[in-house]
This record gives sequence, C-alpha cells and structure tokens, in this order.
Amino acid sequence: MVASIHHYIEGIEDEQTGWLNLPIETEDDLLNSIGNVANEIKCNADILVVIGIGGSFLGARAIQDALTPYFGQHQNGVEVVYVGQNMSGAYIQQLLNSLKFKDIYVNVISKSGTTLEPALAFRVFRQYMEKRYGEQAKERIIVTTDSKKGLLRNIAQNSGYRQFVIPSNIGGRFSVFTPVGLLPIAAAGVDINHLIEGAKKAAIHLKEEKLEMNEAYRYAVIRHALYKQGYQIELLASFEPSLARLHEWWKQLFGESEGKDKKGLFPATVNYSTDLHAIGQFIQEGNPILFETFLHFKEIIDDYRVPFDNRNEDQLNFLSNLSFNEINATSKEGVAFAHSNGGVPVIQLELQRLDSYHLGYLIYFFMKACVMSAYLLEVNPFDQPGVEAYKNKMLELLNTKLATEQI
Ligand SMILES: O=P(O)(O)OC[C@H]1O[C@](O)(CO)[C@@H](O)[C@@H]1O
Repeated sequence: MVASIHHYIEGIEDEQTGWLNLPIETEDDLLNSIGNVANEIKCNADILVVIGIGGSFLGARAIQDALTPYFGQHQNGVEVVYVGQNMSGAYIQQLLNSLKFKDIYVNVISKSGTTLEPALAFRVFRQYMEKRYGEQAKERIIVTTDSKKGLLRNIAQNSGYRQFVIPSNIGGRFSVFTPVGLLPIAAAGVDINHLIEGAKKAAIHLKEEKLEMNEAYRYAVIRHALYKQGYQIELLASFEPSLARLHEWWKQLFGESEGKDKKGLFPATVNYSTDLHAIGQFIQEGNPILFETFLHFKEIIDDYRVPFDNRNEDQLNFLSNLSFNEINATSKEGVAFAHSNGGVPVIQLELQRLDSYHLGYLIYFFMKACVMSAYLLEVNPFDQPGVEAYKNKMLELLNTKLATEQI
C-alpha cells in the first residue's frame, strides 16, 4: 500500500504537488532576491506588517516564533507583526495605534487573493500606507500571490507593487518554503538558506520508497494504525513554548488535509510542562480517545543552570547541578513513561537542534507524512471543500444583513 501510494505521489504531475521538489529546485537567485528585499525592509522600517491567514501566515509565524528570541527581536531582523488572521476590530485598531511613530513595510500574502480576512486588512493598510507615505507607499507594499491569477495579482500589477509569486501548483498549507514563508522570516532575521538546506535534505531522504528507510512514511503508517484502532485525537506535544505556533501550522496541515468524508484524526496540541498542569489529568486518566506525538529538540540554543542556594529553604539544592533544559528533557522522559504506562500510545519525534536547518527538515517531514497519511485514509490531501462552505454562508449572511439595513 505505502509503496503504491509513494509511486502515486511521486508520479502525479498534479496541480498540487509543486512543493514536493521545491526545496531541491529552489534557486539561489530567488533566495537572494528575497534576502535583498528583507535587507531593504530592515534598513527602512521598524516593523514589517504581514497580512495573511491560514497557510499564508501560519508557517512564517511558526518559524519566526521558534527561531527568534522570546523577548525583543532577532539581532538581524525587524519586528514582524501579523494582521488579517481574524476579524477583530479591536485588533486592527490597536495595531494601527501602535504604528504611529514607526516606519513600516507591508507584505500582503494571499494565494487566492479573495480571502475575506486578509482582503479587508489589506484594504485598511493600503489606505493607511497611501496616507502616510503618498507616492512612496508603493515601494513599501510587497505582494505575495499566485503566479497566474487572482484579484490581488491584478491589484499589484495595476498599482505597481513589487510581487513575489506562489507557484500555482502549491497550495496554501504546503507553501511555507515559497516566498509566503521566506520573506517574513528573512525580515525577522531567520537564516532562510539553512531552512531550505534542511528542507532539501528531507526532500531527498524522504524520497525513499521503503517504509523502514522513510521516517515520514513510518510516522504516517503508525498514526494511521492508531486511527484504525479507534483513536480519534492526535495530540502533538512539545516542551519548548516557542513551538506553540508550529503546532498551529501542523493543525492546519493535518486538519485541512485529512478532515473530510467523515474521516481523520482530530489534530490537537499541548505545550509541556505548562499543559501538564491543565490537561495532564485528562490525558493520563480520561477518556482513552487520544494518542500523543512528542516533538523534542535535543539542543536548545540558550539554557540556564539552577543556582545553588545556601539557605535551601525551598529544598531545591538537589537540582542545582542541572540546567533548566536538562530538567525539561527529564520531564519529557517522565511524561512519556507515565502516559504510555497509563495506556496512552506515544510516538516520539526527535531532532538534534532547534535551528533553521532542523526546522526546515521537520516541516518538510510533516508535509510528506501528511500526504501519505491522507492517501492511506483515501482522502484527497489537497482540497478543503468544507472551508468553502463556511465562507459561502458568511458572505450570504453579510449580503442579507446589508440588504435588510438598506430597507
Ligand atoms: O492564501 P489564501 O488564498 O488567502 O488562503 C488562506 C487560507 O484559506 C484557506 O483557503 C481556507 O482556510 C486555506 O486553505 C488557506 O491557507
């Protein structure tokens, strides 16, 4: 089964599989031109405002959060803020307020060019930029959209905005290695060359047909077997808070790719140890509907040693030879043991270091695994008909509301 799906995936000259060889085929010219625009932004702006939703923002946000400092910004980057992922008037108003004394660039990202949330945000920011920068506004607005069609593409061409393209054969949730993800994270200070190097390594490794040699397929097969045994939820669990947004990206990838025809594992996520003190009880002893996938990076760039304290009033001196990361890693072992002993199946994904190379590898790994997993379920990984249902209903309601108000 896996072998025949493998040949199918590798062989389809499909409109949706452009991402498969993208890291291998990405040319230095593209990376350089993204790097040049990112440098221009760093020189001329305090903040890059990124407009996009779903696959047009989650990957960039995930990588930015994972690889830039918890506090303050990366020494090689500008502050990157996001808008167009919700319809909160408070969010957009407060963001505009916060920009008053800052110089900004805008990167609007939408494959279709018609998604309501980013389209509305771009309407606001386009006017804002024109008011603030006049003729210069068009130098500060960068559009990332489909290479062949769409409203946003027309707007960019009519107004003379610079454009980066999303290849037509790459869907939103598979687009993080295109300029969709690369421009925002390059501006944030992330090394995009290493990210693509990692993804390229994965693209080569994970071309292997044999299950024993292909970690992505093994992960897909194991989660599929658990689904077949009746498990309904996969809980992705990490031990570094900076990975919370990566979880969001993973949720969209698996949720939109697999959740159709009344099938699919529900993708949920937890961040440990925080969530052990909130949802840990349920996981250990509640309704046995879930299994866990632990995501662990062995090396985290910064660490802090527990200080020795002569008073030892808190009785923690027994830990004073350890660092926080060492304690965190031990807690991972403890949780994995306790949960699997309690009957919760645990899959472990382990990577050497939390850096752009390994993150590139991991993201590609998840994409390849997801496609194998969806085909094992016999669903099409590349469409999302259910999302269209919500969009259509919302537009219908908005039109009815306006018509009623006009009477
Ligand atoms: O890039 P676009 O076309 O604005 O789409 C944004 C997101 O909206 C969806 O189409 C539906 O949620 C996602 O698949 C996509 O990532």
